[in-house]
Amino acid sequence: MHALKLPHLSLAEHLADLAVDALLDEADLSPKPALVDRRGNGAHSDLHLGLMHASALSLWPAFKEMAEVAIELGEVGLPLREALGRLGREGEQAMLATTGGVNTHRGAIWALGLLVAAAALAPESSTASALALRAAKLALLNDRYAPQPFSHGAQVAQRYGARGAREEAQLGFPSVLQRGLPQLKKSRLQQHGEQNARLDALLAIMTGLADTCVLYRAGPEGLLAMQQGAQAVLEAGGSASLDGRRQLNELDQQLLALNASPGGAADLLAACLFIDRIDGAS
Ligand SMILES: CC(C)(COP(=O)(O)OP(=O)(O)OC[C@H]1O[C@@H](n2cnc3c(N)ncnc32)[C@H](O)[C@@H]1O)[C@@H](O)C(=O)NCCC(=O)NCCS
Ligand SMILES: Nc1ncnc2c1ncn2[C@@H]1O[C@H](COP(=O)(O)OP(=O)(O)OP(=O)(O)O)[C@@H](O)[C@H]1O
Repeated sequence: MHALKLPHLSLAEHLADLAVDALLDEADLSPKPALVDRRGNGAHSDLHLGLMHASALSLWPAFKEMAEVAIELGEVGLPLREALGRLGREGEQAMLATTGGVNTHRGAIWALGLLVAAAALAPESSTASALALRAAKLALLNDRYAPQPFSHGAQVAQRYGARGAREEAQLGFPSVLQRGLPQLKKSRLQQHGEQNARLDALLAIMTGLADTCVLYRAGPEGLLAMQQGAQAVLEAGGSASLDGRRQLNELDQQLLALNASPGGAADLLAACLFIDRIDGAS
């Protein structure tokens, strides 16, 4: 696991770097349908790229501390789960202080926090599936101190039965392991460039995800438009092909018209890039 052994950085610092890098790469990736990117704000009136960058950087200490506590406690269990919950909530406060109260990375703190801890627990065992399994075990434990806010996700769970970010983690990130990562590797092999491979990975994640951001903003109609539109881009040859680009542009327009921003899929792309870097280095 040479990528996890850098002489001048502790393991925790290195993992925090990788998590923040994944968030910066996700934000910069363009053109993403209806999401903040280098072109603009997508379906978000309160977000912009500079804010996404500042938010990502503000999370570095939280990720580092999550890795440190995982190393210190050394095993999956309630003490680690509850320590991560506390650090995750502190990370959210740092994010909100940086953005002036805007939610830029809530789902990403959750997904990447679990994965950072999973990587720190056993750096010698960091294949994608080993990481996802440890993260899932952590996500299945019940944090007794977690507040029960009436979040968008909670409202969508009540209305449509979609359990969103929590369930995705508890199942071991199936959208990443079964869709995002395989597509990332497949598109890389076609040698159409890393940015296109990442866009294709995002689209693959979107094809099957119950994204509670989309459900909250645009209901089941928006979710179907996201899933089918993403599938259409991939079937047309992906984002590197002319036909695929046309379909991608159409998907962007359609999701913008529905105000349907796939924020959950974006968070999972960041998780996918993080896992890819660690798995690729082992
Ligand atoms: C589990 C979380 C995400 C709360 O989920 P909930 O659905 O109630 O909230 P909310 O709608 O505000 O946020 C959901 C976030 O998940 C993302 N998301 C949406 N759908 C999905 C999905 N299907 N899969 C993955 N992520 C998704 C969105 O981008 C959004 O940012 C999390 O914020 C939480 O419980 N935090 C408590 C602190 C904690 O325990 N942290 C642990 C750090 S390891
Ligand atoms: N590039 C990106 N652009 C926009 N959202 C992103 C991006 N990357 C990740 N996200 C995720 O999408 C979520 C934003 O979704 P959403 O707009 O539903 O948030 P909200 O603040 O809870 O809702 P609302 O904006 O409707 O009040 C963020 O929490 C973040 O985790």
